[in-house]
Amino acid sequence: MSILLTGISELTTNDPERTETSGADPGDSLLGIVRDAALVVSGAGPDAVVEWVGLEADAPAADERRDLGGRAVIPGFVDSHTHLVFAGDRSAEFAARMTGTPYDGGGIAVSVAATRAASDDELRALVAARVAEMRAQGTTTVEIKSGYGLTVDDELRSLRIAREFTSHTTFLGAHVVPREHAADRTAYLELVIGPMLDAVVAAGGAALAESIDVFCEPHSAHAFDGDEARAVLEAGRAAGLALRVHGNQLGHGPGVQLACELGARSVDHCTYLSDADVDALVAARGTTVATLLPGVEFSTRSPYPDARHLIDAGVDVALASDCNPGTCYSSSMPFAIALAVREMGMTPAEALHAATAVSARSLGLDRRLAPGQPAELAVIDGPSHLHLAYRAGVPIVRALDL
Ligand SMILES: N=CN[C@@H](CCC(=O)O)C(=O)O
Ligand SMILES: [Zn+2]
Repeated sequence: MSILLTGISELTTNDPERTETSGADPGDSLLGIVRDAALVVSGAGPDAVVEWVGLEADAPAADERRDLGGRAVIPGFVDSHTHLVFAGDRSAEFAARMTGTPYDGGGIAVSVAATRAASDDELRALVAARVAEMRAQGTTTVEIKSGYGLTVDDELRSLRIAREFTSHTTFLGAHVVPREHAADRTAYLELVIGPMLDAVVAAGGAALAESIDVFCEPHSAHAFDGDEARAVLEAGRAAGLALRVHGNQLGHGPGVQLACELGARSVDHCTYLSDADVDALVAARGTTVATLLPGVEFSTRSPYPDARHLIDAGVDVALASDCNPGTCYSSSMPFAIALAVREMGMTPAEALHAATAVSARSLGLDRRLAPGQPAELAVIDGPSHLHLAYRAGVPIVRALDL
């Protein structure tokens, strides 16, 4: 069964080979834009595959034809940094921040208590609702971290539930030191890199996590310093997991350079960067992506990272939502794109590329729309990708059901 999608005013392929109708906009070549395009897909649901891409005038026949009425089509967003497995409510903490209380990671304990107290079915329903909310806003691929369990059983449970929704799961036992271990953080670290990690990679004969992550933040008493983060990452790497790092969120620190040194797939936040951090990211180009999470700066009233400087220096920059109950309870990639354009100096094309092609790369994925690739598509109620930031806050983009 094949479907011919027509009436596409602008198709973003993320394929630099696609230059059929590229015009004066420098974003055209970055995004591999084809105007007046068509697409043939075969299969259905998550198994749908792109068969053909090109100008509508050249389109082959297919079993079915669907006219998109002059809308723009983009690759589905890849949200490469989320914490969707949590229960409880921290809206009061957000309200306090809006009147000046700084974020320090202490509120994570509130989510840990609520998550531990929730049943499997409650957690599953919460994650399902959040994933559906994302899909309704154009996200077709999501990474999900654990990190609100912080016992062997609770971390395994979070990862098992996350695995029901995505293969891109990340073990974040090293999110913070839980309250019951506050007097002996070394014992907790040993638990994370010993029995907890062993259980994650051995569970059911197949690892429950694709990656390991650590909140490396010397400015938070709850998170981990550079030596502790190195121990977590080296243990994860030895266990066969890819590496991800929460780094340089609350102040300058060792996270970014550590991630680059160890070949992490991504270092996320990157809010406070020294020249040496930027140099390390430039040198790590092609291996380590800097994932910016502007919803966090919005929701914590913090300064935004300088994306313009990073891109001009040659750093691979991705965008993600960081949907979590503390620093950003927004699941919206269009919101992240609008903030990136308005507040961080990214062009609309750079922001879309960062939210699809580059975030995909940080998960080891290729998010080009080309023959043989998964047909993970989103459609915009507007003629071009410019509308994503131009119409900020308006629900104009959604995943395309095939
Ligand atoms: N900074 C660490 N972890 C999350 C926040 C978690 C929370 O506050 O619940 C983040 O990515 O910002
Ligand atoms: Zn995070």
